[in-house]
Formats: sequence, structure tokens, C-alpha cells
Amino acid sequence: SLSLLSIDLSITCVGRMVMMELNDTTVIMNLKKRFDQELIYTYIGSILISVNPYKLMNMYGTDIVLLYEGRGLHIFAIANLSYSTMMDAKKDQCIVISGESGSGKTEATKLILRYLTAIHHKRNVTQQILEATPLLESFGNAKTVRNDNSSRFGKYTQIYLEE
Ligand SMILES: Nc1ncnc2c1ncn2[C@@H]1O[C@H](COP(=O)(O)OP(=O)(O)OP(=O)(O)O)[C@@H](O)[C@H]1O
Repeated sequence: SLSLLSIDLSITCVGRMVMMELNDTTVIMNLKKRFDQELIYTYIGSILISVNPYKLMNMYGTDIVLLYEGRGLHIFAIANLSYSTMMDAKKDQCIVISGESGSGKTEATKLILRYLTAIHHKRNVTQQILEATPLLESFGNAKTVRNDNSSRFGKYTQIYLEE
């Protein structure tokens, strides 16, 4: 299952490989090839595609946050791009996370919040949002055939960051 994180839309290449033929089959085949090598993140243009690994990946620790600093094929790169663009351009940013049930939207949201917590000096606000998540989930989540912890509601999170 796939989840899409979008900054804007343009489709040119996947990873470092320029694809001569771009269609659903070649894109899916390339995602599968990368997934088999445990590469769960892939860019298509500026859209980051994430394939749910359904297992703990050793790629989300604080050391990794610092290592990525927003670069590379990682959910943290999207978070950092939004953060640094907001700080530099002084413009609000929006991250759209979409995908079918069980594709990893909620987990991606938590990772983005965790990243912001790690890099922004006013940490407590983001930490509070993270801590509110289990409470919201206890009211609005349910087990479904697709996902043991399925959000049965849409979620819009707005974070105000002070300089
Ligand atoms: N990056 C990840 N690494 C490891 N496991 C993950 C990751 N993303 C998701 N999962 C696993 O997949 C499960 C479903 O993910 P999640 O709840 O985020 O899906 P969702 O897209 O929000 O689904 P729904 O729309 O039903 O709420 C998680 O409980 C977790 O076990």
C-alpha cells in the first residue's frame, strides 16, 4: 500500500534512475525493486512515495534526524523542506498525506511531528500534539480488516511555530 506526501506535482524520474518509459507498470515495478532492497521511500518528481514496510525500520532515530537535515529519500526530508521553506520564505506550508487505509498516513504524520519536535527549539508544543494522539485515537480509531489501528476520521493538524 502507498501513501503520498505532496509539496507540488511534477513527474519526471524515480530515485536516480531516469525512466525511459513512464507508466503505472514501470513505476510500480521500480517501487517493488526498491522495496525489495528495503528502500521504502522514492521520489517521483517532488512527491515522496512511501511503501509501508509493516516492520520496524532502523531509520527514524534522533541521529537520523540530524543526519538527514532534510536531505535524501526520507519522510524527514519532506518535513525539513517544509520547515526550512517556512522559515526562509516566511510563508505557511502544507503537507498533504494521502493513501489508502493502512498505507501509513498516521505513522507518517507522527514522524513529521517528531522531526519538527527535534529541530524546532520551541519543542513542547509539538510534543503536546504528539501526546494528544493516543487520546484522539482512543475515541476515533477502530480495528478494520485493512488496519488494526484505523483512523475513522479525517485529520487536519495546524501547527504554529514561533521564531
Ligand atoms: N513507516 C512505517 N514503518 C513501520 N511500520 C509502519 C510504517 N507506517 C505504517 N506502519 C504500520 O502500518 C500500520 C498502519 O499504518 P497507519 O495507521 O499509519 O495507516 P493509515 O494510512 O493511517 O490508515 P487509516 O487510513 O486506516 O487510518 C501501523 O499501525 C504500523 O504497524
